[in-house]
Amino acid sequence: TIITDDLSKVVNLSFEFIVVGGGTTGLAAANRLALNHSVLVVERGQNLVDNEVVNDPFAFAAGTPSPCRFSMNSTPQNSVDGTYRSLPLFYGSCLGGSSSINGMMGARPTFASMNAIEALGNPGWGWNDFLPYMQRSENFTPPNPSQIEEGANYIAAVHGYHGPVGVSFARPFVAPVLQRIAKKTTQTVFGGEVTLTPDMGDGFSGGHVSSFYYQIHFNETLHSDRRSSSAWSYLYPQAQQRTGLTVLTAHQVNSVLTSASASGNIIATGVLVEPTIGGPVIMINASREVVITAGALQSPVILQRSGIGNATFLRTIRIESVLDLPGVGANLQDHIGLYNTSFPLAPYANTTNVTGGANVLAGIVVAQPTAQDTLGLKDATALNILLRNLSTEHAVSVGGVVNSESLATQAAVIAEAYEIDRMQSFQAPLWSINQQHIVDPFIEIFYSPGSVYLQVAAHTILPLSRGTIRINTTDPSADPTVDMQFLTSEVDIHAAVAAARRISLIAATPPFSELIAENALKESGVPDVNATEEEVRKWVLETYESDIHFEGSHSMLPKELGGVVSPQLLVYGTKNLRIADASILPLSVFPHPTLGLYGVAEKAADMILQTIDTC
Ligand SMILES: Cc1cc2nc3c(=O)[nH]c(=O)nc-3n(C[C@H](O)[C@H](O)[C@H](O)COP(=O)(O)OP(=O)(O)OC[C@H]3O[C@@H](n4cnc5c(N)ncnc54)[C@H](O)[C@@H]3O)c2cc1C
Repeated sequence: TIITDDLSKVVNLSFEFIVVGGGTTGLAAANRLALNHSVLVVERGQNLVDNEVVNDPFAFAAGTPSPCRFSMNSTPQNSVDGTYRSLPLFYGSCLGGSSSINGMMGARPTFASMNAIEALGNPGWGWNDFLPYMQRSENFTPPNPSQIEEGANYIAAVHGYHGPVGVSFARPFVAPVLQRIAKKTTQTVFGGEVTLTPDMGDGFSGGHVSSFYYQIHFNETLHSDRRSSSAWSYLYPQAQQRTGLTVLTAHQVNSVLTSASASGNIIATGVLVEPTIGGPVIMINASREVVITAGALQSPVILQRSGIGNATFLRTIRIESVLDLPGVGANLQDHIGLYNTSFPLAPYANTTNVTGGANVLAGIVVAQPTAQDTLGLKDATALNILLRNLSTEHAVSVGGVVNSESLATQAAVIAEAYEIDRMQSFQAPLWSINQQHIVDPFIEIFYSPGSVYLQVAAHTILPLSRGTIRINTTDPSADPTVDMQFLTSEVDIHAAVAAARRISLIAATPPFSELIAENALKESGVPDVNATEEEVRKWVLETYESDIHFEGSHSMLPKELGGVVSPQLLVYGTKNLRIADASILPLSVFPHPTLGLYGVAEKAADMILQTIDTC
């Protein structure tokens, strides 16, 4: 493998594939393609291989500023009483992309949610087909006996053991007393409906609570935990070296070069590359395919600059249309997070078994209650009706979806996922112990220890608000306009309000309430357990944040519903332009995206290689 920021070392080489963006999915896909082919990865950020802040998994929670971390602002978003506020949207920009700065929480999608993706017209993307790709990427370290004793657990059959991405429980196991107490309190608060799961990644986690595992691996040489970013998984290790792979850092792709084929399909012939700090623009050719993996915030920018997108809009900024695809930059979504939820610690609770000591990791215990667990039967039924008769007017008017049918279809499959337990017409895998939980979770609650507080955060999982990403100039150094449209769907507000209510209930319920100071709930600002609907709604709108899980801006959907890529991840109307990052997900089914995204990259590489073999 060649890793260089020197363009002169690259210009005279020839490449079959160009992968745009050396982030989470980009390096994974490139590694697989480069086994037998020549591949160039172009990454806008730097190679931070020796950077301690990037490599140390505990630096993230300590809040140490990372040289790989960047942000841009969303347009002003929905806030309280008709006001608006701008929210920072974070992303990673160095080798490894966002996997080099993220919280490393290792969650997977569920059986119900992947089947919802398939039901949107995407054969081959259901849970049973998708699980092997997540396993292919994974190198799972089972918990050791002492970790098991302290509450870690796993189901051997659902994991992969020979892939490059390290997935493990932290050593030592973080804050075991808090873990126990968090699980117990969650179960009490959800009336026993949220059960202890042996493994959060079994696909059936709706209604469950367990300890989190992380994208961390144990470095034998250093004898310490290290972040298992995509760079440390698919690029740097000796076993991952590929003679066919060249990685150009500190250079950005401005646009994709295209030509028209005799059949009328567009052919991607290469890319225009420029040093990230500015400089001469160079053309680099790809003889087979261009694969875009610049992340859900940036990939649509590259397509729009290449004339691929909504032709009417592109004309307004004087870009000639190459392909009229109105879905480019639309269907953008993110979970919303409630993180303003830190409760001051009771003085006597200040032990490493509760606070985690130096080894603080975010989200040590995770709970994924279903809609029924969270809302109760009556309100869950009302939610179902709301979903099946969803008002789509707003989303269409702001361009979040290309037409009403697109959002209505998405809402219908979400409704099915929430109530799939009533229609068990499938063969459950052997490890599925409790079939009544074959239903998608509605919200996620997770506990993070701190030295002076304990946080009980929550986020929504399948939002219905839909935003847009648009460039507003042809200048490649300019950020796009990102309008997330957060909490513009009533369904999302219901979910967030329900999550906020459960957070305050947890703070008021023993044994968790005994770990925090007497006035902790009041001091935190989280609405009291007896707060009115209006008060909770106001607090949610005042305090919610982006969950930095951007997905969907080039959705894999039928073209008439605003789809941009086919189930083979080919951009509609092109012969050889693919997208393989978080932007292809039509629904935000990955509660924490990374492990699912490695599955997307593995599947993308597999489909590309199969196409070549059959040519
Ligand atoms: C702070 C933070 C915390 C998170 N916590 C978690 C967590 O705990 N668990 C979890 O599972 N997920 C988490 N996520 C989300 C997860 O990391 C992302 O969803 C995922 O990494 C996105 O992968 P991607 O391949 O789509 O994009 P990225 O990994 O962001 O990769 C995109 C790459 O493309 C490059 N690029 C962009 N534009 C260009 C261009 N024009 N030319 C060349 N290169 C370009 C970027 O520099 C970047 O390296 C978190 C994210 C953030 C930001």
